[in-house]
Amino acid sequence: MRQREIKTAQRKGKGSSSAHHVPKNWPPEILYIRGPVYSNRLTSSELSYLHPASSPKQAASITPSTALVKICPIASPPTHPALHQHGLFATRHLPPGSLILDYLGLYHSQPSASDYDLSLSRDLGIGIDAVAMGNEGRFINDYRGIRNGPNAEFRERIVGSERRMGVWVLPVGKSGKGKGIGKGEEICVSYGKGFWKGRESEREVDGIYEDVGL
Ligand SMILES: C[S@@+](CC[C@H](N)C(=O)[O-])C[C@H]1O[C@@H](n2cnc3c(N)ncnc32)[C@H](O)[C@@H]1O
Repeated sequence: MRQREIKTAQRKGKGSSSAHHVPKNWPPEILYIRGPVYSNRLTSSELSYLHPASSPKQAASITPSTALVKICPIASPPTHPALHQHGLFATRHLPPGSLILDYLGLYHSQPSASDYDLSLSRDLGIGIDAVAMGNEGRFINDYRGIRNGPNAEFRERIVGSERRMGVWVLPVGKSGKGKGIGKGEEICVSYGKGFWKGRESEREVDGIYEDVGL
């Protein structure tokens, strides 16, 4: 099923190809996409939720630029919980409350155990899974073990008639204390306690107790 969706995304020009620029350190086995890809199993009511009627007030006038971020392998400090994986870093100072990029992937409503599946609607069970296709957003780590608190957050936005999940710098007043994200700083969100609790119980069922790095 996912293979067919990847092929469809490639045909529609949303996927990577040698003619398109793919960011540095992008894994070759993952499809790089520039817009949402919709699972062909989504129902018409789920699709209507994902395409709300646009209104001039709602329509986002800001287009994020992927030049704001870079994907980096994590080689230090040795205590970094995602050591030897990748993370997403700011290439310049990002002001408080500003949009960084959208989290892209496959919009779906199937159960998923993917580590790259971000919930868009809990009520409808719709998620954005970036395990097989996505953009730089899939490299954003959870702040735990990296810094005292998150410096970014996921927040929905409407782009034209598309419902998307934006990644925003924490605004003034939240735990970022209004400073924004400095050049070279790792961009971290909170995945929520549920993400880590879920993984904890999976390991207990397997009878395996690993390090924090999953
Ligand atoms: C959405 S991915 C983030 C990108 C990932 N580091 C990579 O290189 O593909 C989520 C996975 O990253 C790792 N991760 C992210 N934040 C972490 C943290 N604070 N502590 C431990 N592992 C983390 C876990 O393996 C998690 O399942």
